[in-house]
Amino acid sequence: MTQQTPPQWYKSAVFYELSVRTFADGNGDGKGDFPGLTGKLDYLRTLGVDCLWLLPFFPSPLRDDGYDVADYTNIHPDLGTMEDFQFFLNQAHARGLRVIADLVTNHTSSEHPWFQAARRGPTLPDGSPNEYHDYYVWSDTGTEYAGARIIFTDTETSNWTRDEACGRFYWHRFFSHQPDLNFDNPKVIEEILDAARFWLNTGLDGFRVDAVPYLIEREDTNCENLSETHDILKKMRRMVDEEYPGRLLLAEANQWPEEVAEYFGTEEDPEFHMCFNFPVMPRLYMALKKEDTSSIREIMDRLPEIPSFGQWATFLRNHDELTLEMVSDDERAFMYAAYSPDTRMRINVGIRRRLAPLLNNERRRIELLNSVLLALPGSPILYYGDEIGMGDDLGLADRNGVRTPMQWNAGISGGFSTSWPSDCFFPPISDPVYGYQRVNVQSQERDPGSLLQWTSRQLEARRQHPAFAHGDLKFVDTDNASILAFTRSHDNETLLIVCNFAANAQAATLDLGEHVGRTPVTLSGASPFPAVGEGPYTLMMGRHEYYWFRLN
Ligand SMILES: OC[C@H]1O[C@H](O[C@H]2O[C@H](CO)[C@@H](O)[C@H](O)[C@H]2O)[C@H](O)[C@@H](O)[C@@H]1O
Ligand SMILES: [Ca+2]
Repeated sequence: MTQQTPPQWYKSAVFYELSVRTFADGNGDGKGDFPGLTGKLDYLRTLGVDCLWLLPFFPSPLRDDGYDVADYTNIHPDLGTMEDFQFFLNQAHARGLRVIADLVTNHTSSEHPWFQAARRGPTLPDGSPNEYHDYYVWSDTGTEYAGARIIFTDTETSNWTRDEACGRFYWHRFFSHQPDLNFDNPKVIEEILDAARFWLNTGLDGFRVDAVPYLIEREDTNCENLSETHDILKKMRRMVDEEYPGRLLLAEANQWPEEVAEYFGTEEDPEFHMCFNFPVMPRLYMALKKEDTSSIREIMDRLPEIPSFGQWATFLRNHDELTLEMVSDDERAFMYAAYSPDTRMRINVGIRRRLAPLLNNERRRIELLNSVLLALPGSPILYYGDEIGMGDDLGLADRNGVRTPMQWNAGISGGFSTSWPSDCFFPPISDPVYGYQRVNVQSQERDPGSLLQWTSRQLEARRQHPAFAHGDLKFVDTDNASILAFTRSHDNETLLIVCNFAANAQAATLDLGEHVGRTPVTLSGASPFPAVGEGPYTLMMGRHEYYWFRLN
């Protein structure tokens, strides 16, 4: 498939993030698997997404939902075999769907054979050097790199843990069972590049590369975004461009605009094709609660120019908490108060809830944020289940409450598995509001007014208008901070997007001086609005209403 593929396919793609383990169970053991996922490819095609992002599916003790990798070049036995994976990938490609996977570069599981070998110390009993010891970052005192923050603040008190077998401390930016790899060791870089090659050889379309800012540590720094880290990532990009042209690298760098933009590299020395736009995400929610969109505009204006091959990845929710790392202390306090009334909803530096519950299960709010997500510059990434308005389970530990089984129908275990709910990997949600009996794919497929069908129609509208994927962004001045208005222009087309973030009807005047004489026509229904004249353009908008116009 990648042979005939336009090299920048990712710029017009809509992505869909899912966990094989909780999407569909093909053999009835209560755990999702590749055969189950293969059976759902037609659903995904009909929904209208273009590329699947699979959460880690490798052998793992699953103490961090698979981000603790114990073998980079195999499939977790619960999820199927390599043959199942290859069949799935071929079937996805046959339907025009691309597939990317997580590449967890920064660390391994402590159960990885490399770490088990490393624990034997720098020297083996026969006096020879233990090459695996140097695969990880060690210290005799555990006092180095004191400038590095702790990321999993709820569970970890230090980035160093003493290994009793070895008698030395090892470095970890995440859980203590996730020792950081030593990227100052060229062998480690080669191991990770070889793991990437292994999957790219299957025809995989690329990677979402996990936790990229933390590869290298240096004294007297915060050990994030170091130039040596960028050098390694550029090497990865060169390997991909030379050996697998057309495949994608997407960076997970949860950083401020100036730092995250560095992960694109330059035209001459490229790094990632795509980077998540972490800074804009919490501001979409904040704008909704404050009924003030100025922070969205400010942060978008703060994004540096990116190279011509680059594309942002936008998202509302993912498998982690709604991270509040990229906001000020005051904004974080506001977000916690606004969106996590129950302290069980808080974890680390964020909020562990799904999209629908965050938005009070209000359809107009859900549509509004999705309409902004699909219209802002970047390729949108939908999180599985959000297209039907799934809820979360606060009773599950860590971030697992937002990782419950996909709800396919009202049958046993929501159609996820033929197993009894209590035998499923996580129990399917069954409460009266968000339970599978009420919220499921099958019923929404039969309901033309459902969120599922609305989402599918929006994706189709987006596909029909390349300005969404490729257009320049220009904010339109308004006299009402609740109204976010912007244009996206590409070739001969200009789209005008207007969104009311207030919970009441609003009037706004827009400065459309650049477009005098043109007529806004709605994309859905093709209704013409009054032509733009010389003076301000007045619009009345219902609560949480949005318009997608084409300026004719
Ligand atoms: O592999 C460790 C973790 O890596 C990713 O973490 C990211 O999520 C954190 C919040 O859960 C975030 O604060 C951090 O900046 C990110 O790197 C991955 O998405 C996690 O699931 C994983 O635990
Ligand atoms: Ca199974």
